[in-house]
Amino acid sequence: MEKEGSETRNQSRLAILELANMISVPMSLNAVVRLNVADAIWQGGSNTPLSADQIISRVIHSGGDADNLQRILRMLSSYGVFEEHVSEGERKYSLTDVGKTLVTDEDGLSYGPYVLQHHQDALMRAWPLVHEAVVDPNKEPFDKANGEPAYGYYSKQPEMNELMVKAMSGVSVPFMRAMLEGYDGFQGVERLVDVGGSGGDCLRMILQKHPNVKEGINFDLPEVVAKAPQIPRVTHVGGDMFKSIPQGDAIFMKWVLTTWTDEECKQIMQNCYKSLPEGGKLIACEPVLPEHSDDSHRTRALLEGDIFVMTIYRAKGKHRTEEQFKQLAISVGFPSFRSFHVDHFYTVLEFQK
Ligand SMILES: C[S@@+](CC[C@H](N)C(=O)[O-])C[C@H]1O[C@@H](n2cnc3c(N)ncnc32)[C@H](O)[C@@H]1O
Repeated sequence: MEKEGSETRNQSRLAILELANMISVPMSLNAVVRLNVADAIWQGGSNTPLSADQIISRVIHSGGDADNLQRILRMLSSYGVFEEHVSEGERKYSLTDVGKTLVTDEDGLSYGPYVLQHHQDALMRAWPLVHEAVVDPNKEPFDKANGEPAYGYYSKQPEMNELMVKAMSGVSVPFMRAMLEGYDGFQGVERLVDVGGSGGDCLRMILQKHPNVKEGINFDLPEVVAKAPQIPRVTHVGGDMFKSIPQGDAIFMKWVLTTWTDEECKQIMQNCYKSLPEGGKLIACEPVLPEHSDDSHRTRALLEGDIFVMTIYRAKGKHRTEEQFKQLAISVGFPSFRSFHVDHFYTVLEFQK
């Protein structure tokens, strides 16, 4: 042990206090999303630094505690969400590039719903039970806390399903823009199935960019596709990917395999294999873990997401390395595998039959 009072000992104690108090960060982020602070500051692109008082007058129309809002903004500034401008004793806040991800764009999308989706009451009830995933991995903390697995629970709560679809759109649309710039695997595809396609945003964007794709099938749970909007050339099909998957020349899947165990992934991939013709492709976009751990934003976002999956979806669902995905694909019969790194969070994994 380092000597009492030494710099190392002091820094270590600060580090553990920071970690122990860290719940303040996502919960304050949740608060600024609920209060719509990012849109209030952005105001069509002006991003003029505003005091907490000025922000309050734009987001709460009767009263509100500016001092408490300032405490939240100040703390989030230290995490790079806002920039703090101090002049003559007054603190004002503008959005950093990180903060700008919370601004609602012209399509009504932002990363805000993703923040809210992660902090709904049912999910929050699961978090104190993370250790239970170690003690007994047969049932995930979400199930222990709420009495049933996440997707079954969402299906009975229309507002949770709606928020899930909005959260997915907010994150998926920017990724899809990057993917469609850097990946050309949709050439020659005429009928494309999106498994777990949620509201159909990914298909809409693929079809807009690739007119050769004549028909898109957006396949998701019946209660999810029931609410999906009409999209030209897209048919919404409700079903269960564990039973069967509609046929297509290629199957697209984004952020689906991650939430399931190895055995469940094999079942989904086997059903994809059966629905593809010889030479057909399964194109899966998933968060892919690096082999080595480090403290970069990328590695942390991926490792934190891994614990989220363990807590909410499946105690043995997980973020995987490229090699683990490759082994799963080989085990169900896909002979060929390629990966494309077009985004920092998702990797495009292409398995050809
Ligand atoms: C993490 S979301 C990803 C949504 C979308 N692909 C995206 O990235 O924006 C996973 C999706 O899988 C769907 N899903 C879950 N279980 C399913 C099942 N058994 N059959 C079909 N879809 C399912 C969910 O409803 C949800 O839309």
